[in-house]
Amino acid sequence: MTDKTSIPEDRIPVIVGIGEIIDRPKEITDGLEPLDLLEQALRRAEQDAGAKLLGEVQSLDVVNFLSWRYRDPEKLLAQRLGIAPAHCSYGPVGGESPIRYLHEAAKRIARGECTVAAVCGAEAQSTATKAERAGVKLAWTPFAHDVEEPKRGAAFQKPLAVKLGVFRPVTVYPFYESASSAHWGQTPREAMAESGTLWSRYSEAAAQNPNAWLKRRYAPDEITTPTADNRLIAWPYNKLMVANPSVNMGGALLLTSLARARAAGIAEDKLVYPLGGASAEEPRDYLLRDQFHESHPQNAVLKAAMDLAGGDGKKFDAIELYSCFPCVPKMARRTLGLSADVKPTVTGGLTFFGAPLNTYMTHAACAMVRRVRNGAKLGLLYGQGGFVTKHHALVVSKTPREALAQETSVQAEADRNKRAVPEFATDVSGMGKVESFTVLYGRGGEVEHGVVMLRTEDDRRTLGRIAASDTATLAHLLNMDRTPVGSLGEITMATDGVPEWRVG
Ligand SMILES: CC(=O)SCCNC(=O)CCNC(=O)[C@H](O)C(C)(C)COP(=O)(O)OP(=O)(O)OC[C@H]1O[C@@H](n2cnc3c(N)ncnc32)[C@H](O)[C@@H]1OP(=O)(O)O
Repeated sequence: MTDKTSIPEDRIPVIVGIGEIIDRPKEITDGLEPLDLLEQALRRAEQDAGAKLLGEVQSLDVVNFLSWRYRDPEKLLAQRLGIAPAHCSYGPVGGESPIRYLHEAAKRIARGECTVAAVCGAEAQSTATKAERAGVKLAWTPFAHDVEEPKRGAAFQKPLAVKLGVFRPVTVYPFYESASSAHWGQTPREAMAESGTLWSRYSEAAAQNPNAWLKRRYAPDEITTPTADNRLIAWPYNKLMVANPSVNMGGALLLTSLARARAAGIAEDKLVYPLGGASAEEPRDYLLRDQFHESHPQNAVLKAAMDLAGGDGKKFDAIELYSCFPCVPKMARRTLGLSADVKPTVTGGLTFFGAPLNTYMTHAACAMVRRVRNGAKLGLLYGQGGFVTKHHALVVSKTPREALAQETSVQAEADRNKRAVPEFATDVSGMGKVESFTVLYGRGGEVEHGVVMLRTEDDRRTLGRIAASDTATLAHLLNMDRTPVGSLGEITMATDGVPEWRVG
């Protein structure tokens, strides 16, 4: 480790301020709009830093938000703050993006391009949904109907995936859940138990976080048992196993150089140092993946983060593993070499803390800063976006090291590990072997239909439907003691042009 004095202090980036706001209005019409939440979070971050830095922000990144639409929200925010940052950006959709922005802001400071940077994000989905359901008009900045809706993962999927309903995160992640647990030799019951225990641990952290939406511990059984309030969504997920976007929150972080922080008189024990990180991604069409039991970019990114911890994941004494769905931290903790008793979060997770869409990791970074200020030495922030698509990790520390690396993509490493991708076929017949599967449920808990991802006899990939009336095949898929992954059945083309699959 290099002595920190060997790097000029004006090139050492530090996180100096964090701000969060959670909005639970009594009346829907009192709900704050995202722009208000952004501004308040930033003002709180400045207050937390204890130095007047907002006016000096030269790099402003606003995380994409989906609950309301503005034309150029980053410019509206800058206007409200009375600043004109040289770098003023509103990013594309992606749950990893707050980590990417923090990392890029730190790099900008390390290059000497700016001295003060801000990263912020906000959502007001709870208020927006409640207002829409109640037909109430909100006195917010008028919705920018003339601005195009940002492209989400669903826009990049194959027509057959869309037709079968497996084009949203909540119905695609189950493919990773079932394939990974089968690969690890778990029965579905064991896999479910691991998810319940892990998720319960996320809820424990949320219970301790004053900014969480659901502030109580949920027992593993409570999470994994379907009830009227915890309805089945897409097998194996109940509502309490998936991200909760119905929240109103804002979060912000302020970064500066060590030199500026010292000049501003910010206390040393407030300073948290980004040490480095890594990024990589998959194609957005998830059916172009080689397999579903691991993610090569996730592995590459986490291994690079581990390298910053001397090659040992156990060196991190504070960890945030992205948690839109259980398979993400389940795969991540294995790559990090951590056992099932891992403490996967400092925040509370996207179910219990809440999932303000792309900006959960802004809050995770705030929680991580608190944790490091309170004594943790080495923290890992791992964010993910899309359908296990985009990955970014950032390592933070109580003490600085050598100059921040500028080239941090590990895409080549991720791509090197990728095996052949099977051709995708839509007109298929013969026997099909299950690569993974899910079952989709309606609001009342009734099965809508099942979906299997299959390999054909000539090793092409396809998707097959299981009709709700095919109870034998559904029972085969939902057997808790034996995974259906790897099992064979017959594919026939239904009259609507969709492949159907029947076990046996
Ligand atoms: C890379 C990535 O991050 S991918 C992740 C992207 N995000 C997702 O996929 C989100 C997945 N989750 C969802 O879509 C939703 O949670 C759903 C559809 C499962 C349920 O949402 P809704 O149908 O609106 O919920 P419903 O109408 O039943 O109930 C709303 C209430 O439940 C709460 N709620 C909604 N979802 C959840 C959840 N997953 N866990 C706990 N509580 C929830 C809401 O806060 C709301 O509470 P309130 O009445 O106290 O305000």
